[in-house]
Amino acid sequence: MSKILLLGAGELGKEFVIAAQRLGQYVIAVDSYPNAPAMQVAHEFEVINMLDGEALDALIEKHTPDYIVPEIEAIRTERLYEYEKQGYHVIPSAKAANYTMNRKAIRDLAAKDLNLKTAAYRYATSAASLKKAVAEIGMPCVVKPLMSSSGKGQSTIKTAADIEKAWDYSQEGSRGDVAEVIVESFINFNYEITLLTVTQQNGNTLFCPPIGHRQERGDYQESWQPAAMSAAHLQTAQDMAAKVTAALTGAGIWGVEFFVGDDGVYFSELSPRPHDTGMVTLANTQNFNEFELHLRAVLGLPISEITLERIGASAVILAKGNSENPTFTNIETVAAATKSDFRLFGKPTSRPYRRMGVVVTYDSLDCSISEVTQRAKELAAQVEVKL
Ligand SMILES: Nc1ncnc2c1ncn2[C@@H]1O[C@H](COP(=O)(O)OP(=O)(O)OP(=O)(O)O)[C@@H](O)[C@H]1O
Ligand SMILES: NCC(=O)N[C@@H]1O[C@H](COP(=O)([O-])[O-])[C@@H](O)[C@H]1O
Ligand SMILES: [Mg+2]
Repeated sequence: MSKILLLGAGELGKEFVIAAQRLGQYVIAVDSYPNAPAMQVAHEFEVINMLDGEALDALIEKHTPDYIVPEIEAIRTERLYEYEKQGYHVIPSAKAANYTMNRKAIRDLAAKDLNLKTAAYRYATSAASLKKAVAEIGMPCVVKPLMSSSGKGQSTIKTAADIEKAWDYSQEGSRGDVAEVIVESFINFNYEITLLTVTQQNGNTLFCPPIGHRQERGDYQESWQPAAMSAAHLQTAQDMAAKVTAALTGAGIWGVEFFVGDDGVYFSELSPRPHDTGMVTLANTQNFNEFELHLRAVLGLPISEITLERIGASAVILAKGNSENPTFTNIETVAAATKSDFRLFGKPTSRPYRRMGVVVTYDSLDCSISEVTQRAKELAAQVEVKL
């Protein structure tokens, strides 16, 4: 049995722990607040601020884990290099966690070092330098804090009047200690995908069928698998995913995000861990879901193939406001629906737009993906998070 230290204990971590429990592994789940979803199913839990390097050091020393598995981005990732030097196994690697924690590191690696096609971009450190960057990139453009996720602090600038607001909003949504933003040209894409990519210790890299998704406020609303796309675009995306994951090194699952426009495939960003849009695999669309794939890759258990078993979709259940004791109404309707399932994450509190659960739907391979997606969306819309 291996000891896994899971840094981040949200809904993605919870499913990862469940997969680990099924294979008899020992998990310690860590987050900044007690009773986080993954803590509810782990052997042990710890509550610390993972941006605090000393607190992180103390945790590693206390537990001496076989695997350190980051589940969120907001971690003092510089310390992970040190743990690797000491012989700890960081998933997928200290470099991967460190580069993807900061949009600047991963974007420069992808666009400059690896020559991947990305949106044009600049960086800015103040409202004044943002103005200059916007002038160079042109409008519309998208502003994001260098350190943020799930669309926090992200906005689109359409006119000069938006610039000041975009700066202020980015500073409210930024985590960590870097007051810098990336400004990207707005890609008028036809669709966007997540390409779940599995790198393995045996060197055999596998790809899941592409996942389509729709975002609002920079956060995913529905996802579906497979996403319809041309073989040529899929090949381009797979080549880019192979390059960027190889450069970041290590074994595990990665959620590689792409925009597909009339002028081809753009690399956007990637998660060196299961991806939220990949929750569609909880509908058993594949022989292994994304959490099982991550676990197997972490443990060095060879994965021979990833097969699509049926089509599926996921739709999020979001809270409308703040609550110290959120409950759900109308779950019976979802339960009664055929070819569907749901997860309630067990988050102890809610805030506006916090993701509290997900509905998944599925059907056989010859069925319509848009109908399956519509069904997930309609079912999720019936559930209300009571405050
Ligand atoms: N340059 C762009 N042009 C057009 N749309 C964009 C651009 N950048 C981001 N978006 C939209 O915003 C969404 C969120 O952006 P991004 O993935 O960079 O944010 P994030 O905060 O890292 O989200 P997450 O952590 O959930 O992946 C994208 O999936 C896309 O729909
Ligand atoms: N796009 C990244 C993502 O989906 N991350 C998932 O959300 C959790 C945080 O949720 P919270 O903000 O509701 O605590 C994270 O722990 C992870 O599971
Ligand atoms: Mg993203």
